[in-house]
Amino acid sequence: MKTDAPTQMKVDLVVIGAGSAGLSAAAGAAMLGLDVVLFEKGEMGGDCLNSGCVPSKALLSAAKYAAAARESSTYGITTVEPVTHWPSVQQHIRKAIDTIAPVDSQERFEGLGVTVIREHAHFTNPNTVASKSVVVQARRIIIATGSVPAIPPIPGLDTVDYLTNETVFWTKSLPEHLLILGAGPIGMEMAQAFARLGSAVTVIEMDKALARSDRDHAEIAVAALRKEGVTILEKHKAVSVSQADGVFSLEVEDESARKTLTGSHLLVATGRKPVTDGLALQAGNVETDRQGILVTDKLRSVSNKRVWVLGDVAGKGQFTHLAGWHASVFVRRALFKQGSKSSSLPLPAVTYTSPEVAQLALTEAEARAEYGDSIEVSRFSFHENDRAIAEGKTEGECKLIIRKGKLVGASIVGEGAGDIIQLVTYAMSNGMKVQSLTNFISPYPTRTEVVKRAASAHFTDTVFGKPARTLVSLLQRIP
Ligand SMILES: Cc1cc2nc3c(=O)[nH]c(=O)nc-3n(C[C@H](O)[C@H](O)[C@H](O)COP(=O)(O)OP(=O)(O)OC[C@H]3O[C@@H](n4cnc5c(N)ncnc54)[C@H](O)[C@@H]3O)c2cc1C
Ligand SMILES: NC(=O)c1ccc[n+]([C@@H]2O[C@H](COP(=O)([O-])OP(=O)(O)OC[C@H]3O[C@@H](n4cnc5c(N)ncnc54)[C@H](O)[C@@H]3O)[C@@H](O)[C@H]2O)c1
Repeated sequence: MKTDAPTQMKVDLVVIGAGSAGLSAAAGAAMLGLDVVLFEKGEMGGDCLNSGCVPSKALLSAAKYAAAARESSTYGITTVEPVTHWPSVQQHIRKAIDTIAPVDSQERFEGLGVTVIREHAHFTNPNTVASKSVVVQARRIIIATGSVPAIPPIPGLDTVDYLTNETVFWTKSLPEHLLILGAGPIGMEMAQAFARLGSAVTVIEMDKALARSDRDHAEIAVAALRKEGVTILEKHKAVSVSQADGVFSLEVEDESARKTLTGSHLLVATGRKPVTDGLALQAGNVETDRQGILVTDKLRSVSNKRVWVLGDVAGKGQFTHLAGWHASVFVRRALFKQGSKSSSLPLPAVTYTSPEVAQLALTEAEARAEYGDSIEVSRFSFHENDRAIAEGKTEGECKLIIRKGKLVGASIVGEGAGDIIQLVTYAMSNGMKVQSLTNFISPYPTRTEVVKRAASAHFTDTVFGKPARTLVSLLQRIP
């Protein structure tokens, strides 16, 4: 049988992967007039749209309504216990994905002038990438292949039908009892969402929950989830798993004992690993180590300068906003010859539980480890924020980590923390001093006022101390 020979092409840029990083880079390059070929082996939009941020935030929003119904008697509104209609919740998730999908679609990118090839791509030599139907030689090549769930080597796990972020949103029925391995952002967001919707939820974490967040703030979120009925077992190790008659049995141990937990579903949320399989990186002269591709802070392969590595696969953090920033670094460096790097801007990270846990750059502990006693911490609690009091949601605080008048990090836990931290992110990204966070009129009553109050608290002694009082009394002599 005769097969067609692959089409040969020569272009400015090849992008492998149409997720957050690849799409942003391809769009930027095409809009600046470059010839771009984009390969995608699965769904356009990648993880964030199809099995990550979007479905998880849609699920959390449905769960928020269930929680609001339960809490409403606090506000004088009596409701009955909410009933979850799982297929309708799934419809809400599907609608959110479908509404955003056109922005990431093949049609939109073709409209921008990008050639989109819906096939698996791999290197054939350092400047050429091929798929089933095309062979493309390019001046620059972007690897933006993302990450997939890292599955731990727990005996029995490979024999059971566990869920991951790719399947958890689409179960036939609402899990009766969801066991979750891992209390990172995925584990904690899913734990609260399913618990609020009516599942029993047990989270098994071998270390501490939300270990990358400020410790005090992670504890506040953990306590809030426990109060809502989620069982969180920290410092527990999963020893073995089995499944019989639709029931999962998970043997776990901590320092003192071993026990067996049972559940109707098991979600594995134990971290993610970069996707490099099947790329034939050796043929592309792209060096790797055990962690993945060796990438500089400028997001280039250490061994092949024409190769750029963006998004989750770069191993510098796994966030859509970081993937977007990586695409900006590529456009700035490669196309405008400007000097951006992956680490040029401080990175925010938000876990969208209620309360939200938002982190910017260094935590207090990380800052102390790096700078010792030269840091100062300024806080303001939502217990003293009038809007939080009016809304009956006073859990949480804002912490600014300051060194020589400049921000080195911030942590906020509380309702809306992810939005509130934008203000601090803007100030820190633009090298502003902490004082700048005191020098604006913050609308009252808003939760964001906590930022100004935490910044102002840093100057209390200076503004109201003895020298200031002496100065004011002298100035009063001026008529
Ligand atoms: C449950 C969950 C919730 C999340 N929530 C948030 C959140 O709220 N906020 C946030 O900032 N981040 C969140 N994230 C992280 C976010 O989804 C990722 O950081 C982001 O999607 C990474 O984008 P990317 O472009 O690097 O990779 P991806 O989106 O994974 O895209 C990579 C693409 O490459 C394709 N591909 C791979 N290999 C090949 C090949 N050889 N040939 C062709 N195509 C290939 C894949 O099919 C995929 O479409 C969440 C993740 C999960 C799992
Ligand atoms: N809101 C957000 O921005 C958001 C939401 C979800 C995911 N994400 C991104 O996706 C990434 C992956 O999320 P994740 O939660 O899977 O990973 P993670 O690495 O953040 O957390 C995984 C957790 O699993 C634990 N763990 C690992 N092996 C275990 C085992 N055998 N038994 C018990 N616990 C075990 C780890 O100690 C860790 O606490 C995140 O780091 C984040 O960058 C972001």
